[in-house]
Amino acid sequence: MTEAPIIRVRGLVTRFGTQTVHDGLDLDVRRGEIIGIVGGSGTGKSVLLHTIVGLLMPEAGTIEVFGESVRDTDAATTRALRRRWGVMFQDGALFSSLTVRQNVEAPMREQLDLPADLRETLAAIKVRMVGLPEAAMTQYPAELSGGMRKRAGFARAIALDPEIVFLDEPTAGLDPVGAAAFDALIGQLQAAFGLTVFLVTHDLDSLNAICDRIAVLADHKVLAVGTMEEMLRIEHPWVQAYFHGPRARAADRGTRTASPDMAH
Ligand SMILES: Nc1ncnc2c1ncn2[C@@H]1O[C@H](COP(=O)(O)OP(=O)(O)OP(=O)(O)O)[C@@H](O)[C@H]1O
Repeated sequence: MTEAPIIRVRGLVTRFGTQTVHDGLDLDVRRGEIIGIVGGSGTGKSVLLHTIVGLLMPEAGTIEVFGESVRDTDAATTRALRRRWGVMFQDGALFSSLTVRQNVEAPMREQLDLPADLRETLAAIKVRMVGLPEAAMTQYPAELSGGMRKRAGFARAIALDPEIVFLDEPTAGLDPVGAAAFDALIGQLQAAFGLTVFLVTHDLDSLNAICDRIAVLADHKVLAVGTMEEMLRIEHPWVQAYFHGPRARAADRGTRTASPDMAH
């Protein structure tokens, strides 16, 4: 028996005014996988992420996470669902007036009734887990490098020990060494905690290095979903250009030896 998908999207329609972003989009995400969401600029990857986590309301369609509808639920159910996932937004979205530790504590304050010292200890563990130095704990976002800010955003996304993390272009703007280190971090945390990772990315290295499956957004839908090998066989012009272009060949040379098992 196959396990029910942890995220199930059916017939999603999203519009802004007269602009249609998604039109009948379907997607299943399996528990414990790292799924890379790719597609040309403006195809609606971030909008899809925001819609799944309930920040945008679609015009039509069903979205179930953990078997529960994300739409049409009461506030208590929504709150309970939100406790079970973490989100790292594209720009990090850290609170600039809070230190790194306070940023990581923020979801705990909102969702858990914990004594302050325990919250601080848990936040410190998360900060360590993402590879930030102890000194970063008391620093403000503006005092950090871009790569450190990304790690702080990741620490906040895992603050509540989520089952799913949604990451919106986590390696954008990082140098190749920093991006590879961030990929390794995602892979390690996924392996250690069995996280499901919904990864919006343009980064072919990330796709090669850590993603179990890839979903391609094109023509307002998920055009295809499968392993990298399956992507390479798809005839669609954007898919061909993306997966067979010069950057794809460079990424392939760079990471082939480090590729994980892509069989599932
Ligand atoms: N709040 C909004 N109001 C109006 N239009 C929006 C809003 N959010 C997104 N859009 C539009 O929806 C489309 C999809 O945007 P989205 O950010 O999801 O694209 P994307 O695939 O993530 O692109 P990129 O790879 O460039 O980040 C774009 O045309 C964008 O302008």
